[in-house]
Amino acid sequence: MLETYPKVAALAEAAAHAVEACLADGLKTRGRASLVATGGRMPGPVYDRLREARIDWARVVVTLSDERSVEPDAPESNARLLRERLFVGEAAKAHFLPLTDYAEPALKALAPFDAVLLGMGEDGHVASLIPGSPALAQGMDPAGERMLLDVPAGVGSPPLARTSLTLAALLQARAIFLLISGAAKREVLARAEAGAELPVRALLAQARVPVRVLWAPQ
Ligand SMILES: O=C1O[C@H](COP(=O)(O)O)[C@@H](O)[C@H](O)[C@H]1O
Repeated sequence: MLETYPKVAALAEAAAHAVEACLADGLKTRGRASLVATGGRMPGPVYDRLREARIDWARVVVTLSDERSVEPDAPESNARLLRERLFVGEAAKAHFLPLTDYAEPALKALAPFDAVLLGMGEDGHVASLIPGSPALAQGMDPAGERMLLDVPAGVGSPPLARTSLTLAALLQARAIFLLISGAAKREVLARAEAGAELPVRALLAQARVPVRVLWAPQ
């Protein structure tokens, strides 16, 4: 299941190409497309490439796997990452659905998502489904009805309050791409594959949605 790339640049190229194909398929088949983007350090180079995709961005809706509770211009803001790296040029025509308290009905209407991009922390978290959080059990219910989860401050890096898509929401997807770099995260992934009860395991152990795991050493 693990796809190994020599460098993050090659991984980003492959991921951008694959997501573009998912969006193009959504546009062709359903007349609209949706992307769950993500934050952290990995996806920036993917967005740099994806924004060059020759698709009708005006019919694409982009939302986030999770957001930190910070001002929109704060360096920790995942929306800021999208503004700076994805919504540039033609891709600025895409519609952005921020993870506000009011996003739940719009997310339900948007699902299933054509593509979901995720990173993974060294604690095995995906989106903001973070080990040690009092909200984790609620967020990890695969049959849960809620798309959005409030995650109180105190866990994660940075340990800010967050809003996350739930596991049930993430699994309402046609394709999931998990982007990982470095030896430490590869080790975490191996532990999850071997049965460790980490949030990322819920993606690896299910068969409902195809998951591609893309890894590069750095
Ligand atoms: O806090 C977060 O972390 C994960 C992983 O980020 P990374 O910097 O360790 O690659 C990210 O996917 C998530 O969106 C973000 O809010």
